[in-house]
Amino acid sequence: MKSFDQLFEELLQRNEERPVGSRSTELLEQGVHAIGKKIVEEAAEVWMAAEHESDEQLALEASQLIYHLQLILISRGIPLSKVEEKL
Ligand SMILES: N=c1c2ncn([C@@H]3O[C@H](COP(=O)(O)OP(=O)(O)OP(=O)(O)O)[C@@H](O)[C@H]3O)c2ncn1[C@@H]1O[C@H](COP(=O)(O)O)[C@@H](O)[C@H]1O
Repeated sequence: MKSFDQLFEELLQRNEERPVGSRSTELLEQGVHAIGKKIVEEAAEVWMAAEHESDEQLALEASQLIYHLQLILISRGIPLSKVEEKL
């Protein structure tokens, strides 16, 4: 289990270190276009889970959307504080 902020920190580290075998390394190397496509896919899965699936499945899909959202921010070099300014 980890918090939103802890995941962001971990992904920043993946971006710096680019370890082999990391899903985040793979996506960061593919770039914004590939990550953006995953966001659209995960957003649709969140919607479908909210309409038709269990609370557990919805939570899982939401975590995957959050993961990809964080990754696209990192790929563009946008700090979390910049998003928090808009909340
Ligand atoms: N939170 C996540 C996370 N959520 C989702 N995913 C990835 O997103 C995929 C979910 O998308 P899909 O269901 O579409 O799976 P898929 O069909 O295999 O995806 P595609 O290959 O088709 O794109 C999962 O299989 C993971 O690969 C994640 N990958 C990593 N993390 C966390 O990110 C951190 C760094 O992970 P690594 O970069 O892998 O070391 C760790 O804390 C991980 O727990």
